[in-house]
Amino acid sequence: MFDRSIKIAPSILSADFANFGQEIQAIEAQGADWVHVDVMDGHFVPNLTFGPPAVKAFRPHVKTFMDVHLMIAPVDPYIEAYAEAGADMIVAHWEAGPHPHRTLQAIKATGTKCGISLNPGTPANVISELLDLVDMVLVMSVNPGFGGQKFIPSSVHKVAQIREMIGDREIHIQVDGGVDPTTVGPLVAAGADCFVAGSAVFKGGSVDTPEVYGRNIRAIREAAEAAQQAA
Ligand SMILES: O=C(CO)[C@H](O)[C@H](O)COP(=O)(O)O
Ligand SMILES: [Fe+2]
Repeated sequence: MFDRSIKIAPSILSADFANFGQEIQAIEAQGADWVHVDVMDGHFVPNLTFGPPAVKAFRPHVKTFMDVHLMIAPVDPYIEAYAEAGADMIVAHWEAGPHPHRTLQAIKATGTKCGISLNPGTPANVISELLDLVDMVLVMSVNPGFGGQKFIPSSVHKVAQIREMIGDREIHIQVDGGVDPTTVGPLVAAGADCFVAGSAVFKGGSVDTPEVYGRNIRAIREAAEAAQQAA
């Protein structure tokens, strides 16, 4: 059955880069629903992160669900490698090339779940012809490339527009960038169900103090669930 419950997906971009295995185990033990992996190429975004071998190394530590956010262009030549590395879901950017439909078909052909992401400057309606192909729409609420940026408030309206476009299709809406207990409520009210949080989950904690991650995850979840009940 389609899971409409609130899902918190910590971004390991904010984890200790010398200790990914333990960091993943810590966030999962402390209540993370998914593990979000940010792949950056130094071209589509001004930062460089994880190639397929790194994702393959994360895989055995992830017991929940690994969503891989590809901020790379071109994206098509690398889809199979990230699927083989063990992604449960691959998300590509609409802005990554002229053929997002082909890109989504290529992701689906690997058998992984598939998502399309929109930058803050990209309007919602560009994905109207793609919705039948996706399991998730990722609304970027910061310009992609770095963790710790300030939430862009117009993302809330975009989430509402996409929820309306989705209708009764079983598609998740994920929001990524600057999500914390103060920004999550309006996003839930607008129709999002999955929340990436990097700095808001990892701040103040470490693998030696994992209870801090637990507190941070609970604070986001409680704010989200309160907004859900109020809706
Ligand atoms: O895709 C991303 C950046 O491009 C990250 O997932 C995002 O920035 C998470 O970090 P934070 O919660 O600190 O904003
Ligand atoms: Fe991300």
